[in-house]
Amino acid sequence: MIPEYLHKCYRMLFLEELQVQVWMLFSMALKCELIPQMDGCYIQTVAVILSSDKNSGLTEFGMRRRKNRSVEMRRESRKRLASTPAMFNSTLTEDEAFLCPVDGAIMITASHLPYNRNGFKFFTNAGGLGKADIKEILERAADVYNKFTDESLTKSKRLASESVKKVDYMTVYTADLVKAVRKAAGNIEKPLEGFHIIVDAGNGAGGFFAAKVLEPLGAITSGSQFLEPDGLFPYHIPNPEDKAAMKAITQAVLQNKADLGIIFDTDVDRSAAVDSTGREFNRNRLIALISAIVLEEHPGTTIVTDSVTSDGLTTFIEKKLGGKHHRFKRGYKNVIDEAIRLNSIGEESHLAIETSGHGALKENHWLDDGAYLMVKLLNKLASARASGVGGGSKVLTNLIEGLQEPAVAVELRLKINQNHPDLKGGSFREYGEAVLNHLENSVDLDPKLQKAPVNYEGVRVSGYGGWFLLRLSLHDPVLPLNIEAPSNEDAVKLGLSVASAVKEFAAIDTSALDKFIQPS
Ligand SMILES: O=P(O)(O)OC[C@H]1O[C@H](O)[C@H](O)[C@@H](O)[C@@H]1O
Repeated sequence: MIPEYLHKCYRMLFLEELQVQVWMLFSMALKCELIPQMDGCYIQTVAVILSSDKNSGLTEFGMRRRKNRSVEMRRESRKRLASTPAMFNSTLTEDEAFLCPVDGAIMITASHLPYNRNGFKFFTNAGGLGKADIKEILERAADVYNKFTDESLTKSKRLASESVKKVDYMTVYTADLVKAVRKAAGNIEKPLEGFHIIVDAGNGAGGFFAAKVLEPLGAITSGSQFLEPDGLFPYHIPNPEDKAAMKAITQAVLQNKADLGIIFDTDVDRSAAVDSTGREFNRNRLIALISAIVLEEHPGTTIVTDSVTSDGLTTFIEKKLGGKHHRFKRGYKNVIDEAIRLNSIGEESHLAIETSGHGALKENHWLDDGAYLMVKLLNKLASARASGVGGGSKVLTNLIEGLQEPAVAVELRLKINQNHPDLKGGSFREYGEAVLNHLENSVDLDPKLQKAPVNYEGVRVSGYGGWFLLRLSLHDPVLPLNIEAPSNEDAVKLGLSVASAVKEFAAIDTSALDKFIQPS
C-alpha cells in the first residue's frame, strides 16, 4: 500500500517538497544505518543526490519538464539531467570537487512509464535499495509527514533548500566511460574516428551519450534523434523492448548508412543496439553478444539471465561460447542478486542480464547501466579497429554467428481482472498461482509436453519443437505468456495447450491468446 505521504505527493507533483521530504527520510535512514536496497520509482526529470555527513546538504542534478522552456533553459537542464546508473556511480566516485562519493543518491523518474508513474530509486554505495528498506523508508516518511505542521514543513523546506549545492556530475561519469573505451583501444585518443554511430534517446535522459561519450571518442553522431528530454515521449516510448522504438533506431541507422545504432530507455539503465544492416541487437541477441564478449574475457563463466530467454541462447552460451547459462527469474534485481549469490558460494559469474535490456557486469560493481553495456560494444569496435580489423559493426555481428533463433517468438499478456467474483476475495497473486498450478497439472497429463527440469518461475514447458512460459508479472495483475516455436503452427499448438488450461479461470482476459490461436 502506498502511504498517504506519497499519494499526496503524486497528486500535487510538487517536486520541491517531494525532494525535501525524500531527502530528509533517506538521510535519516542512512544515519540509522538502514542500508541497501529499493526498486521502483522515478521522474525522467529530476535526479537528486544527497550527502548526509560530509557536506551536510543536498546536491541536486535537477531538470524539470516545463512548457515553453527557452533554448537556454533546455541547454541548462540537459546539462544537469542525470541517468539512474550515474546516480549510483556518484556513491562510488572519489572526487572532492564534485562532492563525491556521496552517501546516498535518489533518482526520480518514471523510466519508460508515463510521467504520472514517477517515483524514486534510492542508492547507497552497496547498490539500489530493495523492498524491505524502501518500505521502511516510506513508513517513516508517512510518519514524519503526519507530524508536520504547516509551519514546520515550511521551515524544513527552507532549511533543506538552503543547503542545496549543484554539481555537474555527468561530466565525471561520462569521462569515465570515455576513458574505458580509450583504454580498450590501447590508449588512443579517438579510437572511434570515422565510425558513424547514431543515438536514439527517445526523449529520455540518454542524449548525453552522443555529445559526451561518442564525440570525444571521434565518432560521427549526425542523425542521432530524440536527444532532447521530454517526459511526454512525443516520438516513441524509450524502451528497447518496444517494437516502435527499435523500428525508429533501425530506420535511422539505415537512412543515415550508419555503422551502429544505440538506443536507451528513459533513465538509461536499459539499452540495445542495431548493426549497419539494421539487425537488432536486443533481447536474446543482445544477451548473446554481451555474453560472447564477457566469455572471451572470463572463459567458462556463468551468465545469469531472466526466465524468458530462449533455448537457442542456452545452446549458444554453452556449446558455442563454452560458458554456463543460468536461466533465473524475471526482474533485473533478481538476476543481479542471483549472480552475486553465485559468486558468494564459489560459482564465478561476471554477467547478469535480462531480455529487457538491463545488464550488469561484475567489473562495473553489478550496476545495471545501459550506457556501460554499450561501452562494452564500443570497446570491441575500438579494439578491432586498433588491431587493424575493419568491418564496422560486422565485428559485433560475427560474435553472434550460430545463435539459433525461433521463427516465431511472441509475448502475450493475459490480464487478471482483480474485481472479478471468481477471485472470491483473494489476491490476484493467489489467483495467478492457482492458474499456474492448474496448468502444471494439465501439462503432466499431456505426453507431447515436457516441463523444464530446472525452472525458477512460472511454468516453462517444451513441446512441438519450441517452448512456452506462463508466469506472474513482477508488478501487475497480469500473466505474461511467452511462446517460441519453429513455425506458427507449432506456436499455435503450444498456445492451445495454455488456452485449454486457462479457460476455466473466468477472471483471466484471454483475448490476446484467443486471437493468437484462432485459425487464420
Ligand atoms: O514481470 P513483467 O511485468 O514482465 O515486468 C518485469 C520487468 O519489470 C520492470 O520493468 C523491471 O525493470 C524489469 O527488470 C523486469 O523485467
